[in-house]
Amino acid sequence: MGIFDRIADKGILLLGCGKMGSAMLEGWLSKGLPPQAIHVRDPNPSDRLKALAGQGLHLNADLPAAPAICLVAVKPQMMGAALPDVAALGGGPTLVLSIAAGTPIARFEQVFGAATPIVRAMPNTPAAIGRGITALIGNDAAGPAHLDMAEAVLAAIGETVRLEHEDQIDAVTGLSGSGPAYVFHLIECLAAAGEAEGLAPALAMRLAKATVAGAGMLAMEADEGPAQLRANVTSPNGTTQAGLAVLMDAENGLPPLIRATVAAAAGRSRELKG
Ligand SMILES: NC(=O)C1=CN([C@@H]2O[C@H](COP(=O)(O)OP(=O)(O)OC[C@H]3O[C@@H](n4cnc5c(N)ncnc54)[C@H](O)[C@@H]3O)[C@@H](O)[C@H]2O)C=CC1
Ligand SMILES: O=C(O)[C@@H]1CCC=N1
Repeated sequence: MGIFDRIADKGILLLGCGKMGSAMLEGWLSKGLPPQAIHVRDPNPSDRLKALAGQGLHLNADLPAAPAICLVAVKPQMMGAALPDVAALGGGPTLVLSIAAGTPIARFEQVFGAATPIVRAMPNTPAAIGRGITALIGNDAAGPAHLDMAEAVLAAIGETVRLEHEDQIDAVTGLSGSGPAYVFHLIECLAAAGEAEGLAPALAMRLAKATVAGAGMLAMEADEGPAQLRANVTSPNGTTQAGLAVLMDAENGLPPLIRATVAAAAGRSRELKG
């Protein structure tokens, strides 16, 4: 029996179905998981969730006895209110899988017990189009089969990567968890700069989006690394060289700015541990 068949058989409980929860839910449905196997708890269900409830999804219903997975996708600040509702799943076969920023495995062990298999993961919002990347790490009770199961449900929204230490997840959060926001801001900045150089807003935005998307796809697909791809754009004494002299300035350019950006986000992830 495949992992998704087992999940279909035992069911999966999604605690919190906002931006990330709904991206995962759509990923599972597209992989063929039937709505009947999915239990969702969320005090503010979307119209889409209500429609799925009409097709058999269990919405704010009784706690399933022993689902294969309880996926925690509420905000870290909501954990205290949300976890008591599902604490009864601890100590059984259910794998607790959290995508919450900052909230450590130890917090879940307090609620569910240290014998409960727990996996902590950090996805990102390109999950909404199946192009996310999620890093994951398990507790001592999470064996290879639990990690495989966590990876299978997370693979429905993109790539997965396993970590060796839980501490790494703060850096992951600062880089890829929050990273899409940095790239979206880069698009905004490029478009604004194009406007400042005289382009109409719609044209500047179209050029900025296509440039970031195209460069991202090229970086993923090319055999050459980003440094060589950058060199390929840069003609000696040409336009790119003039631009990069500003962008790559060691004191005032992008390197120290990105370093400080990722450090601030990773630092906030460490703070959220409380
Ligand atoms: N948005 C992002 O880029 C990423 C978010 N995360 C993490 O994912 C988690 C969810 O984030 P988002 O989806 O962005 O937040 P969101 O605010 O879109 O969704 C949270 C959902 O939880 C529901 N909720 C509130 N109290 C609840 C309760 N007691 N029981 C059940 N559901 C409850 C809300 O109604 C809402 O639908 C957070 O812990 C966040 O740290 C992780 C990676 C990326
Ligand atoms: O901003 C946050 O706290 C969440 C975690 C990573 C992305 N969004």
